[in-house]
Amino acid sequence: MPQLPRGGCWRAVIARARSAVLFAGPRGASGGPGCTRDAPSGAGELRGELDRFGGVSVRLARLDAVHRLDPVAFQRALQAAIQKWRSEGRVAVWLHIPILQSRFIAPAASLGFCFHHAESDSSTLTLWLGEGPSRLPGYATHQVGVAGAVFDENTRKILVVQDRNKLKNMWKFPGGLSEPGEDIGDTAVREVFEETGIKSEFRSLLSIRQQHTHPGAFGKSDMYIICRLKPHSFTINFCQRECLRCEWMDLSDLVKTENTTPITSRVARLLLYGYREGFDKIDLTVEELPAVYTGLFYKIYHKELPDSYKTMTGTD
Ligand SMILES: NC(=O)C1=CN([C@@H]2O[C@H](COP(=O)(O)OP(=O)(O)OC[C@H]3O[C@@H](n4cnc5c(N)ncnc54)[C@H](O)[C@@H]3O)[C@@H](O)[C@H]2O)C=CC1
Ligand SMILES: [Mg+2]
Repeated sequence: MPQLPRGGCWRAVIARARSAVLFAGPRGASGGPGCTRDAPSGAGELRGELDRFGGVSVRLARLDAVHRLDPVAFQRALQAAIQKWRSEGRVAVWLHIPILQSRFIAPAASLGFCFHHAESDSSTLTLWLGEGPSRLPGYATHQVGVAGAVFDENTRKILVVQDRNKLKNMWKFPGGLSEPGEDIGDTAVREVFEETGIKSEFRSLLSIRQQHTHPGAFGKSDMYIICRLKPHSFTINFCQRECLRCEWMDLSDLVKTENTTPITSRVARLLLYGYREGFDKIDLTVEELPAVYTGLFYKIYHKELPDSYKTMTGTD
């Protein structure tokens, strides 16, 4: 199918929706400032929640008797609703479709909706109704992988593995993909334990690599973060499924070996520099701060900031 320009699919929709028969229910119920939610209803009167940007969210899971609704009736109702939302000046429609109601995806797509994202049990489609090209933000752009450089300062040994499923068996730091909602340091400690059996503690963040169109990231970009970890145990019990070899290697041997990846070699040199000159030269340390408005907390990583700077008033 030829690629439509970003605004192309919705311009075609306007034309179709203008000639549509109206199936929508009473008007005005979804108006009003801020976020309002209409009562769930049948597809004969498709309604949604208003968001603060002037878009409408329709959750099919909340429609009455959605399992009995047929795709043709849904398409008519959606077409009528689009016309109504357009006349009310809504800028976008977000359509949330549970996986078991996926028969509604094709009718929505024929009205100009495109996939925004999918989770394991639902998909979200969008239609831009505003002026000009869509201003809706895209979905996730990166996957996050985290490795642990577990360095024992007493012996100058570093924990390294060779992947089982790689074409070339190069030494690298154990690591893997972050889980949703998982802190970077927790991923490093978890992955190191799962792959090598070594218990460790997060000390700092050492490097961030960004690579676009990464082959293992489903067409998205890859963010690969390496953390410095301190070991709490030393007996290796490595995961046979993922690793071919695992050992404590002298840091200077890792710096010298050619049998490693460029990023591992670079971070080994960074660690050697930190070991010789002081880890404060290479460490980004972590602190938890409160988020504004939401009542949540986040982690911030940066070079050590002296306490006198953390508490200074601006007149100091
Ligand atoms: N330059 C380096 O030293 C390396 C960096 N990385 C980075 O590490 C992160 C990913 O780490 P990993 O150890 O690969 O992840 P991981 O440790 O979370 O999981 C890898 C496991 O997922 C499974 N898997 C992955 N794709 C699969 C598929 N298509 N079918 C079936 N099973 C599959 C395999 O069992 C594999 O052992 C990424 O950010 C990547 O860029 C990975 C390898 C080397
Ligand atoms: Mg791994």
